[in-house]
Amino acid sequence: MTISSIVGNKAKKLFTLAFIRRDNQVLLGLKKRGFGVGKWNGFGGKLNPNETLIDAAQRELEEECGLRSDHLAKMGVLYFEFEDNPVLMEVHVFQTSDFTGEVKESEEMKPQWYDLRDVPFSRMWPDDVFWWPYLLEERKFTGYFKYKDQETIVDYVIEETAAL
Ligand SMILES: Nc1nc2c([nH]c(=O)n2[C@H]2C[C@H](O)[C@@H](COP(=O)(O)OP(=O)(O)OP(=O)(O)O)O2)c(=O)[nH]1
Repeated sequence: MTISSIVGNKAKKLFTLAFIRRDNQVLLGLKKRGFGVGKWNGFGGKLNPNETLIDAAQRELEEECGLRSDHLAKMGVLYFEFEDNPVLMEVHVFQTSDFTGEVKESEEMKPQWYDLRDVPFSRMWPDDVFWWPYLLEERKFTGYFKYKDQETIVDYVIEETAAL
């Protein structure tokens, strides 16, 4: 099954997710509240009304870790389906090493630089280990993950994508 045939006609809600790279490191944030609390992740969230994806990605990045970037590159799209929710999450993943500002802890996230060899997958969403290799190699990807609960993936598909 292709991802577009799985997700095509289902209702979706948009989210952003941005990763900041520096040399052989990535900036992750420990989520301090809400959905995904206690997990390390990139920075992002829901779109505000009338906001574009890129505007939301920039705003959430600055709100959550204090950094700004006009150079977020779209790397992937992830679809998450939870068994008890008819609305899929559609998460647009961005990455850059071109940023300004100082890293700052926020109410939502505690940021920390990680060496790329020490990315803490056991304390991240369980799907991340499947698509991080694409992100690291700068290969664009689309992913679909069906979750039974927040720790259990029951089905998934990943496709390398030429254009997003
Ligand atoms: N790496 C990864 N990120 C995920 C997964 N699922 C998921 O929602 N995310 C990301 C997408 C968003 O960046 C973030 C969820 O958004 P959020 O609930 O924090 O949104 P928000 O900042 O607008 O929240 P709030 O202010 O209303 O509390 O988590 C996943 O499985 N893996």
